[in-house]
Amino acid sequence: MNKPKIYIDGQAGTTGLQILERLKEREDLELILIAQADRKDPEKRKECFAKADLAFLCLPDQAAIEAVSLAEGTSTKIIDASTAHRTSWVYGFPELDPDQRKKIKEAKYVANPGCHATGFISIVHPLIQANLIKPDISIHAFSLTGYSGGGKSMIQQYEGDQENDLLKSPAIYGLSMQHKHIPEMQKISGLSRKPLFTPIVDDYYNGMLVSIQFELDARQVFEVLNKAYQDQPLIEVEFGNNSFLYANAMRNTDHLKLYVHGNEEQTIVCASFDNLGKGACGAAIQNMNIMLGFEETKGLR
Ligand SMILES: NC(=O)C1=CN([C@@H]2O[C@H](COP(=O)(O)OP(=O)(O)OC[C@H]3O[C@@H](n4cnc5c(N)ncnc54)[C@H](OP(=O)(O)O)[C@@H]3O)[C@@H](O)[C@H]2O)C=CC1
Ligand SMILES: CC(=O)N[C@@H](CCC(=O)OP(=O)(O)O)C(=O)O
Repeated sequence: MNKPKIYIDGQAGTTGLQILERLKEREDLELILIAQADRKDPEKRKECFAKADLAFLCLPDQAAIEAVSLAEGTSTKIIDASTAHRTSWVYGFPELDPDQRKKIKEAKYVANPGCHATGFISIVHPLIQANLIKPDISIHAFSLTGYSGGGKSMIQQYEGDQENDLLKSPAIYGLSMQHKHIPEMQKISGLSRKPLFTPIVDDYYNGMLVSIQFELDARQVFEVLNKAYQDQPLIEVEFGNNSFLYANAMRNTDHLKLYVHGNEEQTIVCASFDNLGKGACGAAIQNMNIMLGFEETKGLR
């Protein structure tokens, strides 16, 4: 049987490089490599797209939109890691609904979820589906992330400027209240109201913790989430009694762990995972496996 041919547009970037390194270990795929000097040459990239059965876009939003036009007229399937198509293409979160895997399998175009959005949706969507919260609820989420979430430029900033004490403390951003993940958080979760969202970046490489508080019975929240994910190989739910949750606890894995803490009146739910794992590369490989008919968790860790 011919091995599926895979092209990664943006293979020198943070997300693209990690997908490339991980797929190099797979003997059931053939990788299409592009010379470093040609990586922004539209003609060379077009040739790569034409040869590929499936391509990953690991590019800034505008470049991802342009890349789709380079692949036009081909039968190449595309997984876009950028924000550009997340509210228009099939959403690449297989655990979302019972029919989401089928949608991903049959799609030509799949949008890989945003990292913060992955944690947010994994908590809010099942609670709305179970009618535990209403779609018009006002939700405030905050999310801690490592600096690799900001790609090459942020990595350079944190690793290049060791003298800057400000970078050694957590920083709130998204202060315009228009973080780029808010539209997908709202649409995919099924909220009629825009959520409030506070992202926080800190001085560590990878790992994240998305947290949301509710005035609900913690046991009831746990039961709903546990039921929603009981058959999902990459998502676990725990009723916790931890004193601390560390934002990099799930680094270098492709799993997502939901912790429910609280009492009869108040609940905090935290989604712990790797921004580059289930938040990006791991999810992208999971989607690729589904789209190409491989075992879903092949090559995941
Ligand atoms: N980092 C993360 O945790 C996550 C990132 N994402 C998304 O994945 C995408 C890639 O992010 P990330 O890997 O972090 O970003 P990086 O900045 O690390 O990498 C982007 C890559 O795209 C290349 N590039 C930029 N413009 C073009 C162009 N016009 N044509 C071809 N190549 C181009 C860059 O080239 P050059 O080498 O010259 O800089 C770079 O290699 C983004 O949309 C990001 O939002 C999604 C989830 C998580
Ligand atoms: C630290 C940092 O800047 N993180 C990025 C998110 C990275 C990511 O997942 O965003 P996309 O998938 O949408 O590209 C941010 O908050 O904008």
